[in-house]
Amino acid sequence: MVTAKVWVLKKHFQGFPKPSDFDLKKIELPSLQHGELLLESVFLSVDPYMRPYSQRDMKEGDVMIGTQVARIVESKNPAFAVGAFVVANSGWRSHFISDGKGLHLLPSSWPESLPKSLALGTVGMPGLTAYFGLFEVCKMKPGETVLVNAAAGAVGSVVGQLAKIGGCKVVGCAGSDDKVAYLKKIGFDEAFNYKTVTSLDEALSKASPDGYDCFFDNVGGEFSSIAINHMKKHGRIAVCGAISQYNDSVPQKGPYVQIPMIFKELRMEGFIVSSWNNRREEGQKALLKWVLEGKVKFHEQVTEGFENMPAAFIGMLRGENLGKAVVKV
Ligand SMILES: NC(=O)C1=CN([C@@H]2O[C@H](COP(=O)(O)OP(=O)(O)OC[C@H]3O[C@@H](n4cnc5c(N)ncnc54)[C@H](OP(=O)(O)O)[C@@H]3O)[C@@H](O)[C@H]2O)C=CC1
Ligand SMILES: O=C(O)CCC[C@H](O)\C=C/C=C/C=C/C(=O)C/C=C\CCCCCO
Repeated sequence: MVTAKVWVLKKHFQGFPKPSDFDLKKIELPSLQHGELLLESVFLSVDPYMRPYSQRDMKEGDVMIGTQVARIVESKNPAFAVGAFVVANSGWRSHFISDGKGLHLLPSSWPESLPKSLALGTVGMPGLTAYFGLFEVCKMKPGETVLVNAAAGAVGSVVGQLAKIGGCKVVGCAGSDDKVAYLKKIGFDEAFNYKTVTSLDEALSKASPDGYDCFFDNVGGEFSSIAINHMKKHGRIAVCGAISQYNDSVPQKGPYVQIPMIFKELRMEGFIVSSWNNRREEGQKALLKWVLEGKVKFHEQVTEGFENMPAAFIGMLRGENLGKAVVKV
């Protein structure tokens, strides 16, 4: 019998999640039935969506939602061999049983030299978010100017690099000087610390006096209300996320965006990466190629130990991560 450790949501979050909102439990896993496989999590992802989705999809006592890279330990399913690695969507669990549905084997071309945790970040859901958000929602064109916030994060850092590959000028903002330095290191044309600039308006004008063709919005809130006024005519806004709002007990009331939307005939389109699940392999293949060619750099914020999942999750929400936040079991 295998004893799995799981993190459950003890209490729904009020404002920022607290360690006391989580509970670590042990579950005895049964023996495998025909067609089942036993997996052990090797890397687990902590992502911003978990904060709003927990409110929408979970009840207290549920195992925290989330994805992981897991190794197959035992298999009674001929489609999955022991020792293979998959991406699963099985929540914050150290070990779990699956019938094989919803498991994505890591591409056979995955080189040993590349951390498998990238399947949760640059070559996984966040990277695919950047890929499809840029190519299918922003529809960026060479020579255009792209703005991205939370730019040093899992999604934002890929957005900026893909926009450079796409022949665009790229402006990014992040919440620390170290992150700004990282943005410049990976090729952003302009980058600023939104927490320390005296005026967001001035920073956006200085970074691109002619304005922006594409705005890849990860943050929402006040930043977006200001950035929209810096859009060029017929600009496109990909509403990817609103992390500035996730931890608010009371939603912020920002200035309205409708007037510049109409006046500049902007297109603002929200999207969820799962809409392109049928093109996952196309995206992963392209991202893996760019990573191996060194055209897309990556940085991971690795927290050691399954017991530190809540701390890693809270730290990411507080901006303590540079690049994709993952937990190494
Ligand atoms: N639509 C979709 O399908 C998807 C949407 N998303 C969204 O993309 C965004 C980025 O996700 P991801 O790359 O995984 O996360 P990150 O790796 O970027 O980590 C979150 C970052 O958000 C920034 N942040 C946190 N709070 C605030 C705030 N109040 N104001 C401004 N910035 C803040 C912090 O960076 P900083 O130092 O810059 O403050 C923090 O590091 C999120 O909004 C997420 O919900 C992600 C995946 C899929
Ligand atoms: O089980 C699930 O659906 C979660 C699967 C996550 C997965 O890896 C794929 C998609 C992730 C999407 C992330 C979206 C965002 O981060 C946007 C977050 C919030 C937008 C507002 C949500 C409001 C809910 O009430």
